[in-house]
Order: sequence, then structure tokens, then C-alpha cells
Amino acid sequence: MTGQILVVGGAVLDSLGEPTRMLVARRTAPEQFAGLWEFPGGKVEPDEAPEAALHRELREELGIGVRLGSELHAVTAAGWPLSEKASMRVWLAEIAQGEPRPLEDHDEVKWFSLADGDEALNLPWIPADFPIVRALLQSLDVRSDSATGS
Ligand SMILES: Nc1nc2c([nH]c(=O)n2[C@H]2C[C@H](O)[C@@H](COP(=O)(O)OP(=O)(O)OP(=O)(O)O)O2)c(=O)[nH]1
Repeated sequence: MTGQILVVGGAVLDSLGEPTRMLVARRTAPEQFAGLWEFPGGKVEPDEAPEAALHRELREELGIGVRLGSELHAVTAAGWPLSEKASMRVWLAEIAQGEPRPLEDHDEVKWFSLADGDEALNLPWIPADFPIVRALLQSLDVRSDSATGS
């Protein structure tokens, strides 16, 4: 995995204990991802711990401090593949401080309901995120017609 880029993302829930909604953010760049929804987060810097990078990114991008919960179990040790060069690790989180606002890299943030997984899966996510969203919905026990598809 040498040379691989590690990205960290937050599955920010309204409550870690009793989640009913999740926060998503719409990217503004690069062009291929502009207008698509994603887990807020970003690249881990050299010598930075992944969890510290996630705290930093969520503060920079959305102006929130979070409490991290467990990591979403990924398909490889390096995380979820995003491309040949990058993979992403995703942690559950809840807001400890601040109101989420699109300060950097996003033009909109919104909460969607976890009552129906299809609401989540119908969003135009970055394509590489769909398997992650499905796994997340399964881990949260959210019902969806397509959550178990590939
Ligand atoms: N944050 C985030 N990035 C994702 C997701 N899915 C996905 O393919 N990516 C890709 C998009 C980017 O190529 C890369 C993350 O880079 P980034 O641009 O968010 O990182 P960064 O904030 O550290 O920005 P920079 O320093 O490179 O400008 O991972 C996702 O759900 N969240």
C-alpha cells in the first residue's frame, strides 16, 4: 500500500446511540465530482493520525467538532477503494460542537433520514461511495430495497 493516498470520511449522525439522520455534503470540485454528495472529510497528511485528520477536516470544511464512534468495517485493511491510488476509511461520528455549514469544498450540506435507506441511495453520491453507503446502511440496520445489491 506504499504510496497509496488515504482519505478519511465522517458518517456524521444526529446521534451515535440512536441514529435517525445522517449529514452529507455536496462537493464543488474537481469538475468530475462537483455536484455529487460525499462523506465530508479529506486526505490524511503525512505523519497525521487518521482520526486526527478527520477531526481537522470536519472542523475546516463544516465548522463542527465531533465525537467519533466506531469505524465502519472496510473491505480491505487500507479501507474502501476509491480509485487505483486512493482508499477511504469511514468513522461514525456525532456533532459535539457547532452547526454544520459548507465553509470549504462544498456548496450544500443536508441531513437525510435513515428511516428509509432508499432515500440515501437515491442521492447522486460520488460513484465510489455507493458500496460504502450500502455497508453503512446495513451496519445501522436501515431497511432499503437496494441496500443489499452490489
Ligand atoms: N472527502 C471525501 N472524498 C472522497 C469521497 N469519495 C471519494 O471518492 N473521494 C475522493 C475525492 C478526492 O479525490 C479524494 C479526497 O480528497 P479531498 O479533495 O477531499 O481532500 P482534501 O480536503 O485533503 O483536499 P486537498 O488538500 O487535496 O485539496 O477522495 C468521500 O466520500 N469523501
